[in-house]
Amino acid sequence: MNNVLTIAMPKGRIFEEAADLLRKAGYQLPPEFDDSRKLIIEVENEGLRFILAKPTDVPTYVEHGVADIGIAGKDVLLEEERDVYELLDLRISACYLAVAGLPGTKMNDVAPRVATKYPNVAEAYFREQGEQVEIIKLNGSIELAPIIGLSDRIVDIVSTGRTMRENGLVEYERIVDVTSRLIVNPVSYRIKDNQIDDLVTRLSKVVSVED
Ligand SMILES: Nc1ncnc2c1ncn2[C@@H]1O[C@H](COP(=O)(O)OP(=O)(O)OP(=O)(O)O)[C@@H](O)[C@H]1O
Ligand SMILES: O=P(O)(O)OC[C@H]1O[C@H](OP(=O)(O)OP(=O)(O)O)[C@H](O)[C@@H]1O
Repeated sequence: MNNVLTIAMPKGRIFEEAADLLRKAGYQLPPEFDDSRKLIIEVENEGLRFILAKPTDVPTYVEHGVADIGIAGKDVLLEEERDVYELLDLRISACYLAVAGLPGTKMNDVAPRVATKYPNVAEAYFREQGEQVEIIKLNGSIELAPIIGLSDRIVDIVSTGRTMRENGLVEYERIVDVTSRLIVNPVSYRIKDNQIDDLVTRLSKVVSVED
């Protein structure tokens, strides 16, 4: 017997590309899927239920098992370190995490400050480099921090590089490449393995065709 699969979808910039991938994989998603304020959307003919979550919360829903699977950026997975399996690189929403700052500036010798939305990733990166830093957690507009004198460096997402350029910042180090991943709850993967394997197979065909 087939159970309904619950998928945690990230609202925001990943959503459109992820919905596009699912449609290319043959899933019939209704028009309301793309243009609705509903947070739970049942697609009964496909045996799917979607929950629409904030991107950083997707691994939380999956870890707790209220969603069987989810779509999350590698940046979020590195930051959150949730107990989920990563099944597939969907190769969408490509970007990378980098250290940036004002050009020609050195890190302060005493407790250099690093502003970021990714405190765990930044902490681990500078620890590996043997540098002790003070992390300042921000929730957005990270590029403001060095300009306004809040920090020496930032750790943030770069995609086109436009935000850094328009704010007069330069990249100092590239930390890690980021794409969106399909994640699964370990218990769901045991119980609903056939359904999940089917979804993974269908999505992997689309992902590899797009190479
Ligand atoms: N500029 C970008 N270009 C491409 N992908 C990006 C970019 N910024 C973020 N991403 C990827 O998309 C994911 C979701 O980003 P999005 O901006 O939609 O959510 P968010 O950062 O939680 O934003 P908000 O806090 O405004 O809701 C990130 O986790 C990352 O993997
Ligand atoms: O290299 P780019 O193409 O310019 O993209 C990078 C920008 O995109 C993200 O910000 P977002 O738009 O999510 O805004 P916020 O984090 O400031 O809310 C990221 O934090 C960078 O600021």
